[in-house]
Amino acid sequence: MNKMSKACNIMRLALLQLKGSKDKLANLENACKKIQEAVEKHQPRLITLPECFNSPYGTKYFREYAECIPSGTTSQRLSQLAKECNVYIVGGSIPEFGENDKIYNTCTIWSPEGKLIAKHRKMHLFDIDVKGGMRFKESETLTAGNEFTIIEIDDHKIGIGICYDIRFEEMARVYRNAGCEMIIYPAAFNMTTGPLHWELLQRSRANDNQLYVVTTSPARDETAEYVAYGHSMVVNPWAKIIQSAKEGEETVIADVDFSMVEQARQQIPISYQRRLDLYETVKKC
Ligand SMILES: NC(=O)CCC(=O)C(=O)O
Repeated sequence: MNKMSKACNIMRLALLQLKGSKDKLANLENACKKIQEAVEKHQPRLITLPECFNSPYGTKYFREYAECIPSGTTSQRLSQLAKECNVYIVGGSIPEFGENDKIYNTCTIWSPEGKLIAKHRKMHLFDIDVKGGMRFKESETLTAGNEFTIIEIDDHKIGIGICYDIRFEEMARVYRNAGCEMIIYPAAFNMTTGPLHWELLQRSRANDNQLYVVTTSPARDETAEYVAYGHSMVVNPWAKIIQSAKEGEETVIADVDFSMVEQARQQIPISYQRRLDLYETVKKC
């Protein structure tokens, strides 16, 4: 029996911080192995994977590694695993072949019946140029998505974003306004912005919106062209880190208590105290 008790509002999560390589099938099989291990050892209700977990993270790789969703190998395998293991899977992200030859950075979400319940295309492309640090331009090969994505598990609404999406507080506010109690961001921060902003952004989004924030990063590989920061984590609605990984390959288990969302919102009632008469509002989803 997977760990979800409605009475006490607890949901067990397993965050898989995975090693990546240039071998797509090996990446996929490693993810599947780690999913099976997590299920055998910990019986999570929901498993999360990293951004671009089946491909190297680099604009020159996205087209080569892209697949159609849900007919591609990665989708088919995640669907099969979700069903076999009777678990929800937030499948990190993969480069997706979309319409008109466009490529998206897309997260697929699978039910315990193996059904694709939603897909989220990264809405904010990672285009930055930090002098002496990280330069990256996802828009060289990717197209941005235009849709918010909310899933519902055991009566709890969960918003989905991908990595750079976390920097946009308006997006998180839309999810909060739509009733979300958690936002999950598959992500791959780097060694320039990770130490500066990774924890700060997660705690900020959690604090602003009084909800859980969950991130899942690839493991750090110092030999890779793009070195991921690691430190996948779960932050609670009081903005406290309740679990976090180090840099290497690791599975993080967290029991999330959704009753804490209401507690935080009642005790510090910022959502009712906003001066929406004085500043602009965020549109509802
Ligand atoms: N993959 C990404 O979107 C990286 C985002 C990032 O590192 C940041 O600083 O923002």
